[in-house]
Amino acid sequence: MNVICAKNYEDMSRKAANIISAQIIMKPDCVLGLATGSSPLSAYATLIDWYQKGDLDFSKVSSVNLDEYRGLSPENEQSYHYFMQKHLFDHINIRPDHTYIPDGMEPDAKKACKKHNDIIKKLGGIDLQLLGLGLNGHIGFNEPGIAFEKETHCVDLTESTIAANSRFFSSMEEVPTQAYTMGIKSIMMAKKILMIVSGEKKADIVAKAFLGPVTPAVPASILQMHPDVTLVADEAALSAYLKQAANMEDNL
Ligand SMILES: N[C@@H]1[C@@H](O)[C@H](O)[C@@H](COP(=O)(O)O)O[C@@H]1O
Repeated sequence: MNVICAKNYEDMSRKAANIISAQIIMKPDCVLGLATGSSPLSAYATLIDWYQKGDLDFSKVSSVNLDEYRGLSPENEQSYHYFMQKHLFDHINIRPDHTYIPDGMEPDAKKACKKHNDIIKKLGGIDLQLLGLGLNGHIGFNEPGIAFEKETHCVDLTESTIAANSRFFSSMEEVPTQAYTMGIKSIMMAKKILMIVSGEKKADIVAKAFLGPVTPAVPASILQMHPDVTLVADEAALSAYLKQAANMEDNL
């Protein structure tokens, strides 16, 4: 695993945008796995800036998103469809029919998940999957306890995730309790993984995920088994990881 320490959120975002850009330049028809949340916001803004300056071309790129709330329509401002349009797709030349997000409005969970799995397969898999990290170690919406062998599936969100994501809604009650998410198996099948993390409140979970045991209790810990993972995190998010890694070396 490649661990890159960034100075702060902005520096992390620029570094992540550089890695995503390199993927697009090296393979213009690549398949990007995209994420939502606060973590990728500035990386997306940087990609938009480079596109507007003529440095990037998304015309052959396809994208698949990790997850979507069950029951939210693309017009709902809290949906991940809306997020992606607003923060990336509306500002770049990616083809609308080349962007895929699980269909939150499909009431038949099996159908919605199969459709997303089939799309990923039809595209030939994901070249670079971008990931944020949930406070409880979730990736996508794969909450603690999840089976590692799942592809896209429907999940019940934990109270801690509902509470963490309620900051985007007017009240806790408005946060959907379920989501469709790519599973750990789908994520692990991506050729490359780029995780971005910032802020002190994620320091403990970063250390647990990347230095602790690989366990479904910390879904992100499975990334230790992936052959091509890059973690770009700022100093605050890496503080516990670096301390623990140094202690482990001293004890050798
Ligand atoms: N489903 C998303 C995840 O994909 C995201 O990585 C996580 C962290 O979000 P943030 O980047 O806002 O901390 O939150 C949500 O639950």
